[in-house]
Amino acid sequence: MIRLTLTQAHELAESILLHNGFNAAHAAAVTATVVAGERDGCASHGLYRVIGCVNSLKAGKVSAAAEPQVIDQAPSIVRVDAAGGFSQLAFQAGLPMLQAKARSNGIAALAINHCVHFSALWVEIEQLTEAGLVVLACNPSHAWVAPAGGSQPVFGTNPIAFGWPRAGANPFVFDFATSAIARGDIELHRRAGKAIPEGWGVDAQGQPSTDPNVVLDSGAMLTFGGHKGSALAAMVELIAGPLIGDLTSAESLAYDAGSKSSPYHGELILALDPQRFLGAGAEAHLARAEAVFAGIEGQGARLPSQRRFEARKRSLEEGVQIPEALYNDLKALLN
Ligand SMILES: NC(=O)C1=CN([C@@H]2O[C@H](COP(=O)(O)OP(=O)(O)OC[C@H]3O[C@@H](n4cnc5c(N)ncnc54)[C@H](OP(=O)(O)O)[C@@H]3O)[C@@H](O)[C@H]2O)C=CC1
Ligand SMILES: O=C(O)C1=NCCCC1
Repeated sequence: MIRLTLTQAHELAESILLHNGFNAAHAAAVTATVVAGERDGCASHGLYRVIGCVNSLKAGKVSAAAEPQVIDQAPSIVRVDAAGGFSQLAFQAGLPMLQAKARSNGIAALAINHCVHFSALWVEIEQLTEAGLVVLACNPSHAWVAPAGGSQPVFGTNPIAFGWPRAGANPFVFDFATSAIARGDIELHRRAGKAIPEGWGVDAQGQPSTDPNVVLDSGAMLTFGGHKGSALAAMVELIAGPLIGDLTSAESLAYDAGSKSSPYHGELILALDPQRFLGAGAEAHLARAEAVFAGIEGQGARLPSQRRFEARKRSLEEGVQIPEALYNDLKALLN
């Protein structure tokens, strides 16, 4: 393993993105999310993703200098046209108007369109919980996941993330794929030459497989929680696809045309302002919500994101460690 300080990790990612042609704004925005992923112990959406960014650019599937256009679509809806660039800059562009609309209306949506998307959603969620807002976000990806009861890919790995601000504590945040596991995790198993657990995927005949090559290249991934994950994955296809005028995971995969680039689609982010819902009662009701967290932690169970926040604390002190093979692959992108 190679140890990097967070500054070194930042410099490595940003220099690769700039060297390969991304403009400064995109390089900075993408670097912030992949370094945050590595820092928080989310290797599947950490520095490893820089390789995919460069591959997507070389394949002509992402714009290196797209300028997101913010559109005031409706009293409670902001739309950002990412113009074929990565989603990070589009999110940044739409964030101020989303917050302002959530504050004045109590609820608001940000629809990001035409973005190339590969990031973990909690990075965005935390920017809204820091502003005291409750938030829900989701997006499709490429069609790699079979519906419950089937064996042919229809859904993307379609993450759903939720955030709840907490006074004096880390926010309550969960962020997971509606597949049994993120595809990035299976890709990391493949890179490490490791089998995957049963339940993550099937072969082309729909039979269980623990071979990452089979599941990634010819089989299908599975949803989490059987028909429940399957229904949630379908919901994500609908509300972050046709509802916002953007591609489904099947359409994104067709657009990819075998280039193995990051998916190209939209993202939906909903922000709710407790102050507007509750007025003078906000503080008391938010205090009552704390009993839910106490009920979980009081019996020794952990909150989602707790592992991540602990990893963050450690990384801020000790830096991060990445496999030597990944480090070498990243350095090779500077040649
Ligand atoms: N951009 C995209 O299109 C896609 C992005 N992704 C990203 O991949 C990432 C990983 O997703 P996935 O593979 O499903 O991750 P996991 O299956 O690891 O689940 C992640 C969530 O569950 C929490 N969690 C895990 N174990 C426990 C536990 N024992 N008790 C309580 N909470 C727990 C995690 O918290 P903690 O982090 O603290 O462990 C985290 O909030 C996400 O950030 C997602 O956004 C996934 C699919 C597509
Ligand atoms: O890990 C995943 O699953 C994905 N991550 C980024 C974009 C495609 C899906």
